[in-house]
Amino acid sequence: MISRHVDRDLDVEVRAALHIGLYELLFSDGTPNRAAVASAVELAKPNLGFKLVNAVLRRVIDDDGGKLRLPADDTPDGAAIRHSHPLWLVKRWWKWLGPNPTRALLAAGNRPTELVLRVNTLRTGPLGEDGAPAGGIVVPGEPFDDALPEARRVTGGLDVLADPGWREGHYVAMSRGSMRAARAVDPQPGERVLDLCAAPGGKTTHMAALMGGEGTIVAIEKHGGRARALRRTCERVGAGNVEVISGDALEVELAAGSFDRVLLDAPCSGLGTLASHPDLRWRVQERDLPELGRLQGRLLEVAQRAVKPGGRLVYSVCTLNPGEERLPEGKITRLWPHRDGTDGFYISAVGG
Ligand SMILES: C[S@@+](CC[C@H](N)C(=O)[O-])C[C@H]1O[C@@H](n2cnc3c(N)ncnc32)[C@H](O)[C@@H]1O
Repeated sequence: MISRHVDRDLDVEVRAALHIGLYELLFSDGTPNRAAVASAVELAKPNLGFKLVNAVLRRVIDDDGGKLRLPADDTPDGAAIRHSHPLWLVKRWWKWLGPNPTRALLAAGNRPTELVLRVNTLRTGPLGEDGAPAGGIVVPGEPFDDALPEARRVTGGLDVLADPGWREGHYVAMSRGSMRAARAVDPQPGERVLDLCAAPGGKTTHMAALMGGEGTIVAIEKHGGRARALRRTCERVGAGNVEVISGDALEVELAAGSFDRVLLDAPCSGLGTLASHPDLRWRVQERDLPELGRLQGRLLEVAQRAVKPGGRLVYSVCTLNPGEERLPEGKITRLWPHRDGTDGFYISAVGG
């Protein structure tokens, strides 16, 4: 809409003020048009571009009645604008999935995601027959997914960090897709498990809980700050059987065939998580995808060497991009935001 009225480059603060003004005009029913224009003009000041902000917003009101005119989503170009996703991504999904699933996926990317907690049985003790922790500890939310008895859906929001239950490690906030990946590993008490790309540790700590804290999880994380945060998370949730290694999984020495189970939750483009990371769609660059694919391939070789013969190997990515899918011979689980209401995931499990 801006480019219909302006044909020159705008200072960033002028463009930002226009974005906010347009948002208020077009989407925010409660704001009178005059107030939307006045506040956007104030935002742009002292940049002299405030005059242009005033002019453009008034033109939008005069020409379009302050109403949004969006193209139909019957072509990738129209859908990209209508659903506010980058065109390269819409084209890829369109080709891969077809028009209807793509439109549904794009719409899901603009809806708030569900807030889901995982009951941390390492702190709460086991779940009773009614699904609640048998020891009487109360965790916010309701059980809602038969495949994941530990999952709780919270409606109406929750200030997790201000909640003593969070500090005491009674639960971990993580998506159901992540829980499905940890469960696909199916780690057993007493086993030796490798988690190659571990931070922030939702899946590491979930696996620790599934193992009842018995056995060992070697959790590797390349980024020092994230590895330190992972250690703190493990302490908070009582995952005493996790050994965090701060290092590059491509370089850490791992004895071949020394793990019963290996999880490679690989760094990925994250295109399954666009609803929970609204800025991500504009940060992922199509040109970065091949390099990411190569890294995933190299990490998978490390994972394949580390798992013992007949052991289980799980490859997971929270993206929706065939170029990042690996281990096609495994048992494959796919989660779709528009179908399953959780982050999009590809999970493949072999062996075990
Ligand atoms: C998808 S995230 C993992 C999420 C994690 N498994 C969880 O459930 O919370 C990928 C992680 O891999 C880390 N990473 C990227 N390259 C790595 C490498 N070569 N070795 C180890 N970790 C790496 C990133 O820093 C990031 O924390």
